[in-house]
Amino acid sequence: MSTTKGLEGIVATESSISSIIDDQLTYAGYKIDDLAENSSFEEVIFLLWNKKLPSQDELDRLAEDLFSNMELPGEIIQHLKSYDLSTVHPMAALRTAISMLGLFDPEADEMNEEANKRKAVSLQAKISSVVAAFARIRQGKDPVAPKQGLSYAANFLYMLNGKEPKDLEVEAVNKALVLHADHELNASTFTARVCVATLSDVYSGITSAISALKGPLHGGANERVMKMLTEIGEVDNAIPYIKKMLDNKEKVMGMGHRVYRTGDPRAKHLKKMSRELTELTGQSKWYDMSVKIEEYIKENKGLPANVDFYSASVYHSLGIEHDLFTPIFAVSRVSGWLAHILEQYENNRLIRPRAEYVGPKLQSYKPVEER
Ligand SMILES: CC(=O)SCCNC(=O)CCNC(=O)[C@H](O)C(C)(C)COP(=O)(O)OP(=O)(O)OC[C@H]1O[C@@H](n2cnc3c(N)ncnc32)[C@H](O)[C@@H]1OP(=O)(O)O
Ligand SMILES: O=C([O-])CC(=O)C(=O)O
Repeated sequence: MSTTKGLEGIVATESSISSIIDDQLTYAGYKIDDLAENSSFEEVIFLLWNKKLPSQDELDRLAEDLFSNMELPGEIIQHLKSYDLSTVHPMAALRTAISMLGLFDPEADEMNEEANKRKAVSLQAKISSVVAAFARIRQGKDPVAPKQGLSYAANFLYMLNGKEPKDLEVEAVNKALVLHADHELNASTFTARVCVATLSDVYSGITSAISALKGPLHGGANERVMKMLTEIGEVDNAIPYIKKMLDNKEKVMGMGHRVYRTGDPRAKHLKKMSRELTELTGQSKWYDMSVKIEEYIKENKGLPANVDFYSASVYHSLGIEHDLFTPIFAVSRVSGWLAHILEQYENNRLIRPRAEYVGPKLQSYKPVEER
């Protein structure tokens, strides 16, 4: 047996949801650049779940279904109010709340396709309500109910801030949601597929995926990028700070990728948004600092910026609290996780690789009193 550390380059499943070929990302064959420039997040959800773009009727129906499923069971709100949110990471709260939602769904363990699709709509709808409710309760405010007629992105901001967002804010969040929605067999998606390949339920699959996304080598990187930028503080400090990190063999968050070699095609969209939004809000230093870091890492390590790098300054300039960055990633990526879970069920086989054993061989057992 030979091992491939981190399963690099191993093709573990077939999928028709998204692809990365020659550093080009597509969702069901549609280029990410076209989707980022033109589509709503609702269109992308439909695309990932149905492998085709929706007609206007189909889109309206999905938007209505999402809206009518956004309300959370009162018990989830009570639960969020029951512990000290100042000491709890929102990703931990989200992981628990999503798992808990399964307890209020009488169909949680139903395995037929229709029930699973209903669960998909319900989870996609409720995840943004959970993140917004967490943020508001933490600030000592009441959760805000979604407003009919607003898009998914607009409703998220509305539930978060309690006021209707500006068009530019909605555009930025919509684009971020489109860009983060799916990414082939990344760690959290693989986790979801491994989980449901045991024929466990959709809530378990999504709870596992959130757990994997939380880590700093994956979705958790975006929050760390902003922590790093904040510590750097001023543009002139950027290079000495990063040089020291590299000298200490520390990883620079938001840089590098397992699959992309020339660059992450999502990063340029976020970079553009970061430039525009930081300029508009008088905070250009975050963008300028990020560009310096990106260029330095490219030159010295040959590594590209990934999706997490510029999303940090985008969310920061929208006034979003830094520990909500990864939960927002989850709000988007749940669409991809759900697509992969449904695809896994359609053509399932248990996922069970092997490990090469490198421990001691055939030791003789001694009773405890002889050790
Ligand atoms: C949505 C997402 O999940 S995108 C990724 C988000 N994660 C991050 O931004 C965290 C920072 N980046 C990383 O840790 C990595 O680049 C990963 C996890 C994304 C990919 O990792 P891998 O493909 O396993 O690469 P690996 O960690 O083996 O690194 C290979 C080499 O590049 C270096 N390297 C990789 N990323 C970085 C980085 N961000 N900063 C500095 N050095 C790096 C490693 O130190 C290693 O160097 P060495 O060979 O001299 O030891
Ligand atoms: O694909 C990966 O390994 C990580 C990533 O960029 C993502 O999940 O969006």
